Amino acid sequence: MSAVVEDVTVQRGGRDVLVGVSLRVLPGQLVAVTGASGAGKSTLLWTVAGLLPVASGQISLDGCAPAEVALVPQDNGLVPVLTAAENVEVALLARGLAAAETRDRAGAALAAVGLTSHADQLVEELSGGQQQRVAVARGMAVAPALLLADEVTSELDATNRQLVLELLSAHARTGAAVVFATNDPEAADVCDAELHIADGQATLVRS
Ligand SMILES: Nc1ncnc2c1ncn2[C@@H]1O[C@H](COP(=O)(O)OP(=O)(O)OP(=O)(O)O)[C@@H](O)[C@H]1O
Repeated sequence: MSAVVEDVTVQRGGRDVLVGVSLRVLPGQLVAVTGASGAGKSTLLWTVAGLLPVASGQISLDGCAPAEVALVPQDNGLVPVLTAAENVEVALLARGLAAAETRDRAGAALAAVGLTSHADQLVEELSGGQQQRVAVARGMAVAPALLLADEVTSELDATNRQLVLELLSAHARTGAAVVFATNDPEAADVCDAELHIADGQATLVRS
């Protein structure tokens, strides 16, 4: 699927945060969204996910059902009193998978982020970086056609950052559209294209 953002303006707290932003993410493409803190990266991802309204402009997800979109939020969005595996399984159960399959897929997703030995640990007992990797595992496990990953490498060491970037790239290569908000120029460099947001305006600096 492709995600098309056309001339979108988004208001928060009574002011324009994004003004006339356009972006096209094709199947198989990994696009970075960069910009300083407060520039509007999360706002763009939440808007594409349908969680914030547009004041003007439009977003089309090319026939993609809401269940095919996954947002990995900046604050990870995990349930702290569930285990890592349970957090992933809940997302799969919510998408209608059978219980046995959810266990297998959750196990595979946690293995992909190097957390097999922490699968049965409560999320509240995991480090910030481990929690971030559980959130990535949960987002990837549902095999979304559109993956919106918000600052999902910000708390990772170099090795795990590389691992997660490779997972995002690999997911795009399956034909998914992947949008990755990041403050990290090196992480943005590995993406296929980069949309930079400043003063509410977005510019495609690399495509
Ligand atoms: N719930 C809210 N109500 C009102 N304004 C908000 C709200 N959330 C964010 N904003 C404002 O929207 C603007 C963009 O915020 P956003 O979180 O999208 O930025 P960001 O680029 O993701 O920042 P960061 O890199 O710090 O996560 C900021 O000026 C922020 O103050």
